[in-house]
Amino acid sequence: EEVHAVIIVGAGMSGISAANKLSKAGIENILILEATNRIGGRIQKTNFAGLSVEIGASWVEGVGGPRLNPIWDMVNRLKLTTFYSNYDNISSNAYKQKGGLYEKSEAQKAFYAAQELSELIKNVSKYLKAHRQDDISILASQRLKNQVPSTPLDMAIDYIAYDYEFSEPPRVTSLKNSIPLHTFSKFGEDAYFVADSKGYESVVYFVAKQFLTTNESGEITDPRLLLNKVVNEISYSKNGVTVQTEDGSVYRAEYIMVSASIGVLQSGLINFKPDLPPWKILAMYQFDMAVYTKIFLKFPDKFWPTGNGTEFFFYAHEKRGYYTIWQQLEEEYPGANVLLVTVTDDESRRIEQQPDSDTKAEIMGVLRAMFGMNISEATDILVPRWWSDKFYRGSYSNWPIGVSRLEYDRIRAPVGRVYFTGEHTSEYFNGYVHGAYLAGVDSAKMLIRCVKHGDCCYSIPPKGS
Ligand SMILES: Cc1cc2nc3c(=O)[nH]c(=O)nc-3n(C[C@H](O)[C@H](O)[C@H](O)COP(=O)(O)OP(=O)(O)OC[C@H]3O[C@@H](n4cnc5c(N)ncnc54)[C@H](O)[C@@H]3O)c2cc1C
Repeated sequence: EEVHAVIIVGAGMSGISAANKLSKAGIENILILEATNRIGGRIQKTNFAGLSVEIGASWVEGVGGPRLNPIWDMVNRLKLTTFYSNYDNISSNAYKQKGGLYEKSEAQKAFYAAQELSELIKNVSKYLKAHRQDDISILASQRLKNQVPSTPLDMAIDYIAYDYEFSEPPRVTSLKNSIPLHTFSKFGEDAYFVADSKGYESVVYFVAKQFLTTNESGEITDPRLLLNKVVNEISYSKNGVTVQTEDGSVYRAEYIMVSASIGVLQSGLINFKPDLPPWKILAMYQFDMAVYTKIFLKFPDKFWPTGNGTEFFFYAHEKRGYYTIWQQLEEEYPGANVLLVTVTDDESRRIEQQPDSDTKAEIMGVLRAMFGMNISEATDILVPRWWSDKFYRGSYSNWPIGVSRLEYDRIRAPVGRVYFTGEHTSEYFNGYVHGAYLAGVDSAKMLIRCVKHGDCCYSIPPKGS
């Protein structure tokens, strides 16, 4: 019976990136087991009313800074069509709960105040780090400055600054580990929206095709990638690893690398034998899997403003995060009359549990408030359900208050022959596509050190470092 050098669980960006790195280091006897019928994981395009839209990651975030984001490099090599996301004019597009735009000066004033507050809390974060103080939440730091956003307008602006990025509210998100964000300070502040029929997932294929064989039409035919293989048990000992999949197959290997999301790890879909040690379980359960939902809508005509400076608009409701942030996709899909509205966290979970017709009715209510009673009804709606999907259980990880770097490093640390990767293990970029890619490289390096040099110790930096 074949014993593979390494089994990789999951063929998202991190699993494929790890496998590529291992192959390049000469560890080629690998086997990738992927639960779904495709590679790409949370980078996924789908057909919506005849258009190719991204239901998972859309943006290359972190562009234009001191270091080149490796994903931006791939996107450019692949010549994927991207659109610079310009939020500069968003204060002109602020809609009141009952309708009508806020006065530009009023909205601008609120944005300036929010910007000032964000600078203040950056300093709080710096101070806490410099003085090795305990972490606090973003909300606590706002309270420290006596400036908690509470009007619908201020809450909407706050939502755009934090929830729209982290998918959890400032009450939950760690200040020290999220502000400033490494993605922006290392790779740059710019973000580009991918809208290309080839799909953002092309970046995963780009990496996969560096080591997996393909046929003449470019399809991956390599027997080392098995799709529709749901891993449900991993038995490990000091001698090796045995993996069972839902269809009853059994695979053996020297080592295993698990790339399933932190949400999947928390869900118990994969049974570890013996149980993972308490330090590992605790670290895994303390981290958060956040939910971010991109709802696409198509209309028979356009009733919203288009042209320069109109791409992003927002709705300020007394209920924080109630269909707050909108994007009109006229540039991306000319003439298609498509809007994208994003919800997160509790709203995402609520919406996932109700029929799409209810969601559509709520959204039409919001649009009528913004644009009047005579607007046309949406003909199509797409509501992705990442949280309900047992292979994801959310959209990406968010660093909650109370998790130290020491505990975070434990999420990535191997347990004997079981290695871990995934965006949630990325040293500095958890939550992002580039985080998944770089985490794959880093976890593979760790395993290569062990396999090739017998250096299998993983040292966790001391507490407080
Ligand atoms: C809605 C949404 C919006 C996002 N927006 C952005 C964005 O704009 N920019 C950005 O940079 N990032 C964004 N992200 C985050 C980004 O997509 C992820 O960080 C990244 O794709 C994660 O890659 P991964 O390899 O860590 O995990 P995954 O892509 O989840 O890969 C893990 C793989 O493991 C498989 N798997 C799970 N369980 C099993 C099992 N038991 N057996 C076998 N296989 C299993 C899964 O099917 C999956 O293919 C977004 C994500 C979502 C969902």
